[in-house]
Order: sequence, then C-alpha cells, then structure tokens
Amino acid sequence: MKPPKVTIIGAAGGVGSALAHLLISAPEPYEVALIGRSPESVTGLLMDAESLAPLGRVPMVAHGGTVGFHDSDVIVVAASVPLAARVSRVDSIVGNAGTVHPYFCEIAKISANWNGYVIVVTNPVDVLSGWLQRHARIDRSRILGYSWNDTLRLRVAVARVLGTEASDVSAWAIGEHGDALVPLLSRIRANGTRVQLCARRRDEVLTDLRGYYARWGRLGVLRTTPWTTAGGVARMIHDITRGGVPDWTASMALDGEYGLHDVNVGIPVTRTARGALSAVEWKLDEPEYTALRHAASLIRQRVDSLGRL
Ligand SMILES: NC(=O)c1ccc[n+]([C@@H]2O[C@H](COP(=O)([O-])OP(=O)(O)OC[C@H]3O[C@@H](n4cnc5c(N)ncnc54)[C@H](O)[C@@H]3O)[C@@H](O)[C@H]2O)c1
Repeated sequence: MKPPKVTIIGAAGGVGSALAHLLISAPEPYEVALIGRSPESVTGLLMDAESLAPLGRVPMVAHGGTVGFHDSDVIVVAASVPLAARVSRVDSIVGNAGTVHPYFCEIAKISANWNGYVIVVTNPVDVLSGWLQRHARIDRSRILGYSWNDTLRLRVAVARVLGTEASDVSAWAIGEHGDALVPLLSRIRANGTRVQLCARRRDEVLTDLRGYYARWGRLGVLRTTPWTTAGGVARMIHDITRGGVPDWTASMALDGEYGLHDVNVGIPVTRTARGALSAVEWKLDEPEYTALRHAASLIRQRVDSLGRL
C-alpha cells in the first residue's frame, strides 16, 4: 500500500523541520514533500536526509509544491514571518496571513471531494484556520488548527501539583490558543479517577499554564516550541492516516456545539463510528461557557478583520 503523503509548508523552520524528521524516522512510512521559502532551503534538508541512508533508512522525502496538494493526505501549514521577541501570537496576524495567503488560495481550489486534511500550525492558529475554513470547500472536520500544546502543558502542570506522571493525567484546555484559553479544571482525572483541586493547587496550575508563554518569551530565544509541536502534529497525522482515536484538541469550525456556529475554537476531537473526526461536546460549567463564548467572539472578529482570501 502506498504510504500516506504529507506536504509540509515552512519545512525549513523549527516546527517544519522537526516534523519532517519525525515523519521520516517514524516506524510507519510516510512520503514527505517539503516546501520552503526558497528551493535551496529544502535542498539543504534533502542533502541532510540523504546521509541517513547508511544508518539503515532511505527517507521518502522530496521537494514539494502546490501542484502536489491534491494528492496529499495531509497538508501542514507551518510557514511564518520571522519570529520577533516578546510579541503575542496575535501580533503576527497580518504578516502570517500574508505568508500563508498564496497557499490558502491553492488549498481553496481543491475539490470538495478531496479526502485529505489540512493542519494549520501558523499563529494565530484559530484565526488562520478559521480564515481558511471560510473560503475553502473542505469539510470542517478536515481543517484543523494545531492547539494541542495547551492541553499538554495543562497535563504537565496538573501532574506537577499532584506529584504524578503527566501521562496518567487527563485534562483539557479549550478555547483560543492564546490569552482566551479555557482550561477545564472541572474535568481533571488522574489514573482514571476524578480529581478536585483545592484553591491553592488550582492557582498553581493556572499560574504555571498561563505563564508559560511569558516565561518562554523572557528567555529571549527566537525559537518557538518545535519539539512539542512537531511531536503533537506527528501524533495527529498518525491518528488521521492510520485510524487512531484522538486524545487531542484541535481548532475546528463549530456547527452548533457549545452553542457556537462557524467559528474555529480549540475543542477535543473524537472519531465517530463512521470514521470521521468530530468535535466532542461536553457540558461545561457557566464560567467555562462564558469564557468559551468570549474566545469565540475574539477569534471571529479577527477572522472578519482579514477579509476575503
Ligand atoms: N499552534 C501552535 O501551537 C504553534 C506552536 C509552535 C509554533 N507555532 C507557529 O508556527 C509557525 C512556525 O513556527 P517555527 O518555530 O517553525 O518558525 P520558524 O521561523 O522557525 O519557521 C518558519 C519557516 O517558514 C518559512 N517561510 C516563510 N515564508 C514562507 C513561504 N512563503 N513559503 C514557505 N515557507 C516560508 C521561513 O523561511 C521559516 O523557515 C509560527 O507562526 C509559530 O508561531 C504554532
């Protein structure tokens, strides 16, 4: 059987190159097509990959292009303007919208019968995935914004206060990948058992989670978090192409879930009995609903501000 084809846009960047490396090193094979800002940036990656062969692996990786979108199983959008120190994710909206615009226009031309998926990583991720969703003919379950890092960080923060392993924690952060994040502290489980955090521990968890981006910014390194992000995207690609059951959130256009319509917000994703991906709808408490509506309203305004593709 032909391996799934993954096209990565922004392949020479931190996230793009880490993801390409994970995919070509994965136990299950992928055909990986790379698109960079310049052909040379991709040629450099291919020269690097070539020398892996004596280690026993001949990577299936090549130059990619927009003409290869229609036969890709997954298109990952991770191109961006150069990172700047201490700016919020939203500050890059105009520059990044301009960067992804030509690719989005090509994706918008893909037939509505296309069976592939788009994973948008470029920030602000909810806004850009929502912008694409508004203009592409692709089903909402097939355009996903990458927002799982917040949930992963929440699980780490909860594990820290409970003194347990992060892999034993089930906890979810939904809403915006940004300041309007909605951590669902009412749904925490550790080793399968419901956990009620005391006020002090809740504060510790929220300070840890909400302070992550600022702590990272203070390091002054012009780097995002490519290892977590590429690891998360690689897991999503695995689940998408190999029928796995998601344990992740993604920014997906809602169609009535949580009382919201036509807006991309981070929500937990599941696989239906018919195999499609769909949004999980949980009953939230009132402050969580209010926070989610606030996040949705901010995201919608920002998508509106971008106008037509
Ligand atoms: N959603 C998330 O959780 C998450 C996590 C990490 C990073 N990000 C975002 O992902 C994006 C990429 O992050 P990064 O760390 O890889 O940044 P980076 O600066 O290392 O990489 C961006 C790459 O895009 C390339 N690029 C620019 N214009 C291009 C074009 N027209 N065509 C193809 N490639 C082009 C650049 O040359 C660069 O190689 C950023 O917007 C970042 O904020 C999102």
